Amino acid sequence: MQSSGHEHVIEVTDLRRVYGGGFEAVRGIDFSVRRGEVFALLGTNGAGKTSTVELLEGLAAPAAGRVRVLGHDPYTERAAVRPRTGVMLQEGGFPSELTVAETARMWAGCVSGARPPAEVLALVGLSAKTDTRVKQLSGGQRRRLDLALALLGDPEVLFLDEPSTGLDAEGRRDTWELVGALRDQGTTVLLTTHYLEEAEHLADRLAIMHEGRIATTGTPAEVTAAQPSHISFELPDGYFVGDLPPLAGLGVDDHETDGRIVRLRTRELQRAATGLLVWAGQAGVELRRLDVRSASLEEAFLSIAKKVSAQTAATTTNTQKAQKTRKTEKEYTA
Ligand SMILES: Nc1ncnc2c1ncn2[C@@H]1O[C@H](COP(=O)(O)OP(=O)(O)OP(=O)(O)O)[C@@H](O)[C@H]1O
Repeated sequence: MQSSGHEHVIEVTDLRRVYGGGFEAVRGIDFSVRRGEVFALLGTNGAGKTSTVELLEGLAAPAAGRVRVLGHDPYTERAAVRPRTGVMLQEGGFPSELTVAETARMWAGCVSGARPPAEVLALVGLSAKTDTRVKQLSGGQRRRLDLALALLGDPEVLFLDEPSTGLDAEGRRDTWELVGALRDQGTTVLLTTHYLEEAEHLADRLAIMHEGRIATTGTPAEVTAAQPSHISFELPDGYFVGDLPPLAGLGVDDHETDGRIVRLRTRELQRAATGLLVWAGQAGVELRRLDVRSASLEEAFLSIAKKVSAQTAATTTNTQKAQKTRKTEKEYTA
């Protein structure tokens, strides 16, 4: 492993996880995370994010493939990895009768070189709740406590499984700020999330998982680059779509109308928007309800989910056809 800023703190190669009943939840994935990066694992429900993160945390052994965290196997070399990592699980599961301060103190007792509990509680905005019993915390406050405990050991690598699920908008913003500050201090963060804007906001790089595989990976900009941008507006009174400048000439891929509303999809947003605005200016008309939107991660996500569902549907239809053919052959030969 290199010791430069490009050192790979997490390395995953052809990783597979198979559960007891033989179900393969992780089906051969590869990715790496550099020191100081925030890497987001996104995916549909049941895509295999938690199953993957648990392998990185050393909570289970892979069925096949290789995981290295800080150069070690997190499962067989747990003692070397665990003190340098912080883990925020989806379900903290703390004794509900203890107060926040007692929970943090108890946890600090299990962490070598722990930071003062009051310090991490302040970081996550729980200073006012130190004497509150865990069972009296709201869902969002519990997530904050989970995060505080993950920070007690001042980890080099932080695993956050859906860190802002259950948080209100302010709590989510606070968590983003905290994760951003940790990244600035050099902490490597791997997080799973269902909030695409969270990944867009926080992640240096990300991977979108679907059915145990990585469907796409890259920086948020790279992942969205392949997606079209959108422009919509209301046609000026007395004008029709045919009165607009030739759309293909503006780099518009396709368009649809909904009453007077026109929606355009383009991979050349600036050219299309400029062409339309110049036309409107010259015609002396206003493009009411004008909305110009660049491609978002949400679109990339939805298009992957849609593509894979279409493939699944096609496979199912082919299988059904094959079964029907086999049945017909059987009937014929019988
Ligand atoms: N202990 C288990 N035994 C058998 N199958 C499991 C087990 N845990 C998870 N699975 C299955 O593995 C697949 C991946 O689950 P996982 O929890 O990793 O997905 P996820 O991407 O984290 O989903 P979500 O976003 O819904 O939390 C799912 O189909 C799930 O039903």
